[in-house]
Amino acid sequence: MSISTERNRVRLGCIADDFTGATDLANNLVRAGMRVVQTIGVPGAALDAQADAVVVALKSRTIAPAEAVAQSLAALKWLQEQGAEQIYFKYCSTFDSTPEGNIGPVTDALMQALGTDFTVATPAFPDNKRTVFKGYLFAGDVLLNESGMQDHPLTPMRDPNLVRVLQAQTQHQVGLVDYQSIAQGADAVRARFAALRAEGVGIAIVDALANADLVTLGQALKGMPLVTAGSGVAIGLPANFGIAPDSQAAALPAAGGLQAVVSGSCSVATNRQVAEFIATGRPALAIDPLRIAEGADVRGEALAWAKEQLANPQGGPVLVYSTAEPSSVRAIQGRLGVEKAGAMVEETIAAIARGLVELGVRQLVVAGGETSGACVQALEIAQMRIGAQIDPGVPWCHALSPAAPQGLHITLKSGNFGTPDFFTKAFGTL
Ligand SMILES: Nc1ncnc2c1ncn2[C@@H]1O[C@H](COP(=O)(O)OP(=O)(O)O)[C@@H](O)[C@H]1O
Ligand SMILES: O=C(O)[C@@H](O)C(=O)COP(=O)(O)O
Repeated sequence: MSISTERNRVRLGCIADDFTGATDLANNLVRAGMRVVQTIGVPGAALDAQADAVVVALKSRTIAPAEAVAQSLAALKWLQEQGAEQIYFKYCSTFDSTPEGNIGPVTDALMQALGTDFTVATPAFPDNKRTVFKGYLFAGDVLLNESGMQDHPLTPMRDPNLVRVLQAQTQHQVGLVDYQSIAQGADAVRARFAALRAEGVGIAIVDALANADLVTLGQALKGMPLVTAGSGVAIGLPANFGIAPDSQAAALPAAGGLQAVVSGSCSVATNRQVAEFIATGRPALAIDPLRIAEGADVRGEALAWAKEQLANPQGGPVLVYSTAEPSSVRAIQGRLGVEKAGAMVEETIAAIARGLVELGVRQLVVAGGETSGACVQALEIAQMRIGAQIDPGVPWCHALSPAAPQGLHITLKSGNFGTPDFFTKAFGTL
């Protein structure tokens, strides 16, 4: 039975292609006043909570395009059954995808299922220094392909021109709404949409340099059946549904228990965060992917080490990481293959995360999108409540798990988000 009544109507139905990205989007919606539920995968039953928006978190960024399409369409169907009025496909603010997709194929499939011939695409997220100018994506002060993303273990991004990147992945013609239209306000943006549509463009990359641009874009997106974007565009949408910021939207239960960090992200920001954590003298243990491949009991060793560290009153937080510099990642991938290395490390870190929670960890930081997907699945978490933001794009969340029946606090940190002291600062904000 659907509960999409007048009293509890899901306004925005969101499909996120990874789990850190899902909490990032939920965080921006909560900050703009929406009550948000994040589900892990497509739920088997109707929503049983009051929510203005639901974010269905998929782990579909790097799987085969046909499988990503199938999962996204299943998410769409469930969201429509909950009454969602507008659909938001969330991908990474660095537009992470392989040459085959999945941003293009999933967008095409959602457009077809929704019967729409036009949508937008913009990863702009100025709060995290992702800006789009003339269709080129900048991360901080440099173009995407100079930002470290050219060395990503799974989705190396070597072309900063989003029109070109997306055109290679989609059946639709890709166009551009550039900064000049945005600067002229929502009516000009709508006029540009109409002009592009008349030219046969199906997907428009949209420039945005600042939050004000996303607010303008948000107004122009009112009533559009499908929006595809990073999390930034979310700041401009709640107002279209008459929703305003609300300080209570991010309340979570009180935190307790032991503290730990697990990191499988090899992104530039995470490398810095691991180095900074180690420099504080706190306990940190590196995981060696080659030992996993040799069949060593890496999980068992890590948990025995963590148990000893956590027994020490000054022991926590502890850090277990596979985070490494690009040259070392390339060497591991050369020996094991890209997919096998990724999957093996994810599986081991996820088993360690589960073990840490079984040891009493109730405040857990996970770094890395794919890594977070694996950890949340290993913890058998079905749904998450979104709390206060630690850094832009990274909120604390609260979730139930069979390993923590009363619940645990967990944060899923995107690879390139967070200040260098994130792994210690996060615990101070609970
Ligand atoms: N030392 C390593 N060598 C090779 N691959 C690794 C190593 N450490 C982690 N990985 C893999 O790299 C990928 C990192 O992706 P992800 O977790 O999404 O991080 P990010 O959020 O930084 O993109 C995962 O598949 C992970 O298992
Ligand atoms: O939009 C973003 O940058 C993040 O929400 C995100 O999706 C990050 O993915 P990972 O870098 O794989 O954690």
